[in-house]
Amino acid sequence: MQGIGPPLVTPFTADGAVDESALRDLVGWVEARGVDFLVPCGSNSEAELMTADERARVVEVVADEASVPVLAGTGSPGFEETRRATADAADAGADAALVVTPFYYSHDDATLEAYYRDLADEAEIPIYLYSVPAYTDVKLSPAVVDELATHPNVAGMKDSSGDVTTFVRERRLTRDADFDLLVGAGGVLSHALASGADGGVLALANVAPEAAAEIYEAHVDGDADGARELNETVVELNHAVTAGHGVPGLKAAMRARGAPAGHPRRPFRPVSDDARAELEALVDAL
Ligand SMILES: O=C(O)C(=O)C[C@H](O)C(=O)O
Repeated sequence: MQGIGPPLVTPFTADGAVDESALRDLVGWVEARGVDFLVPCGSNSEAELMTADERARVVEVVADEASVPVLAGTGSPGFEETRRATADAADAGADAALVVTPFYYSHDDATLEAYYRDLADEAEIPIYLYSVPAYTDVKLSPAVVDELATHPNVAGMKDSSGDVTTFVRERRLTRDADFDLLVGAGGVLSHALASGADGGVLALANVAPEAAAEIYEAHVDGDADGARELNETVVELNHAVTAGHGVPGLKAAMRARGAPAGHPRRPFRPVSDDARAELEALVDAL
């Protein structure tokens, strides 16, 4: 997985059902705007608010509709649920599985390494590690990443810590492995690319896929200053749709662009009128 991949939002109807028609339309909407791969059931997909059957169906619909590779989110706090979701994703046609660090209970490095090693040993599709401390309170250590990077079925990692130092340490340790290192923080995309990232899984790429793709292309073309300047133009929008207003804000911003984002699912609530006005102004400035 290289380039830009949105953790694709899951459109829900006003009464909270998965809107499969809107999901299919959304695949086309982001693909037409330059994304390189898709990540159904990522964090911004509200995967934790869906049942296992709903997640499997979402992956199936996206894999059926997509014309780019699919990296399906399959992680849960427990090994059995993750094992089953990863098998379901493989059956549904996903190209690889993005597995969030086990959370809820705390685990030491040896336990985290064994968890991923056991999963990678039996998974039918390649595994990507996923470190997102803001949601899980779990930081995957560079030492564990280093141990797992040489496993033949561990294909990469998404680092959503937003910590550039950790990112640089991970890149140094995995540079000689066949290992895709993806950044999960749109505010530092150009910096991560300059530090050796192979791409990004970005909430921002749901609402501004063109901008994220342009940053990546500027990097590929060797225009580091251009990538940095482009990144600065979307840093406030990125903040607003992540730390600022979360998934409800992301979907409101997407709707402001005419994207079939649908509604957030409970317990999320729609953004306030003031927040919507703020988001619409940021979208208008794109
Ligand atoms: O939603 C996800 O999954 C992400 O990786 C989002 C990413 O962490 C970001 O903040 O854009």
